[in-house]
Amino acid sequence: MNALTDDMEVFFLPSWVIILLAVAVLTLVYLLYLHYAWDNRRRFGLPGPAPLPLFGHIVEIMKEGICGFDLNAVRAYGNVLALSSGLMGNALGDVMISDPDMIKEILVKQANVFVDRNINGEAQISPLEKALFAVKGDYWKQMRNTLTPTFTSGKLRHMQTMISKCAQTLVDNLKKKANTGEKFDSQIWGCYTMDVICATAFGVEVDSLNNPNHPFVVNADRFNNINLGNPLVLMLFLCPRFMKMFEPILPYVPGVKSYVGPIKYFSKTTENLLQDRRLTNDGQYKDFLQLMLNAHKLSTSEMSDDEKQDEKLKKRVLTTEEIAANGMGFFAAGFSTTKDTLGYIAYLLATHPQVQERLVQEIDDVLQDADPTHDNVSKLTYLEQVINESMRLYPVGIRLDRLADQDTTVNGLFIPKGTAVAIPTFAIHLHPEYYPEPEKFDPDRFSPEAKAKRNPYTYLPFGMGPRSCIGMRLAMLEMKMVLAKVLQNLTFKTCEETQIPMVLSKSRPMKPEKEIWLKVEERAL
Ligand code: HEM
Repeated sequence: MNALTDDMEVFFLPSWVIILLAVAVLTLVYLLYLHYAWDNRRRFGLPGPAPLPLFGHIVEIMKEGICGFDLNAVRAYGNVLALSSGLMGNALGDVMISDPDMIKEILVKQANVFVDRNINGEAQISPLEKALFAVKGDYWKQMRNTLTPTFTSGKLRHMQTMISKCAQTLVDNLKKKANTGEKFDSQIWGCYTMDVICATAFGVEVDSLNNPNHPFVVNADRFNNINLGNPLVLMLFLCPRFMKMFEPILPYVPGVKSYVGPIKYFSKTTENLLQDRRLTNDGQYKDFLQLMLNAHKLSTSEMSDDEKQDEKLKKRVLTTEEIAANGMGFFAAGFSTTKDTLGYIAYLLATHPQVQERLVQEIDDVLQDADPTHDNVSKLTYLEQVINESMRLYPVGIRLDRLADQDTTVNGLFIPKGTAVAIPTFAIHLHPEYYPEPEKFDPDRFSPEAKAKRNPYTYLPFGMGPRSCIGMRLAMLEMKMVLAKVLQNLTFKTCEETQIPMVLSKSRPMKPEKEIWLKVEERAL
């Protein structure tokens, strides 16, 4: 009997060890179950890259960058595939769709089902949570209705003088560089874009080229240089819920404070400007802030009693917080997008002198030394082709995304409510089926004849449908006016520091690995 007991003790461990082992086994089983449950390949019956337990595709993304990851995924698994984000819920999207007919269905035909972006509305840093980009459902529809009239051709025509002045400052500066042979990097486009956005959105003249230490310039630069190679920043970027949770301490966290600080700075500045306008409004301003403020005023003092009863009008009111959010939102959505696109266009022109020559010829023929304006730049068709082809190769909005607000079926694929759909713009733009020799810069891909032969849903730099970029016309006007003005005077050239071919960064989405350096030469007139 004793011998038997001794033998059993060899096999039986102390009870605390047994409990620990049981907990470990149960945890493992639970994690395996989660891994199984979270694997969207099984859920949707679609092919896709194998996710890591808990971490989904995060390691591949850190290695290849989001652009590289999307490109490889589409090449390996085709036009409709499943993604799994593990612990991060659906941050990377549940399904990724690059089939043009399905994209049309999602962005346009079923736009009412796919209204929202895949951002958790209440989980973003204040006040951006109330900006058009982030808001959801009916709230978004009403806000978009209110803001759409601020971007009409008529309103933009009012802004052309401000834009022209900013373009002239840039040209004067570039002329000096041409005379001294000084090289410049793409930050110069940031100065122009900054001046335009400050003037058109806030009515503030910054002249960032000559005032590089202006707080607007310093904060914009910080905001524009988010380092997604920093795992903390990447986590906050992919899981905005954590941002909300830790918002009070974020300004003190190294690496993250450079992202949060500028948001706070711009929202405070917008609020202060609004305050001043309310006190001294004499109708002199024609900027977005004023246009939003007018919509705001309409709801209160200028409304008749009947109007005050109208639910629709009441809902169109923008609160001070919403105006501040959208002032900051226009800045966030319109600054680095336009700046980076201009940087890529200048690089492509410098590295393709025959395209630049043809463009200069068009500008000379059509404008005949006239100053670029809202109306005459619309006649520069080759310029539009050059911009379009540049945005095909370097779409700064690398992906579009939508959430399904209800169960639906898209071209035979059942998409349950809550599914996050990712549309990989960058990978679509480099798809050889739509764009043969996709890496080649060829603006003739956007001639009217070539465009007519292509499915329009293979080109998405500004998105598509009711939730597409509200600032598209402003961005195009801003880019056309400055490029026409620069090329009336100067020619872009490469220099020793120009990286050819350009390599894209893996840690900063759609940014060059090395800064783009160029020089300019004055045209012999
Ligand atoms: C070259 C410059 C620009 C590019 C490439 C660009 C690209 C985009 C893209 C891809 C989207 C998402 C569209 C979608 O989901 O279907 C977007 C949305 C948006 N953009 Fe732009 N954008 C640019 C300039 C601007 C400017 C100058 C402004 C404002 C002043 C602006 C304001 C916005 C806003 C507010 C949204 C959100 C619209 C909504 O949710 O209703 N963008 N942009």
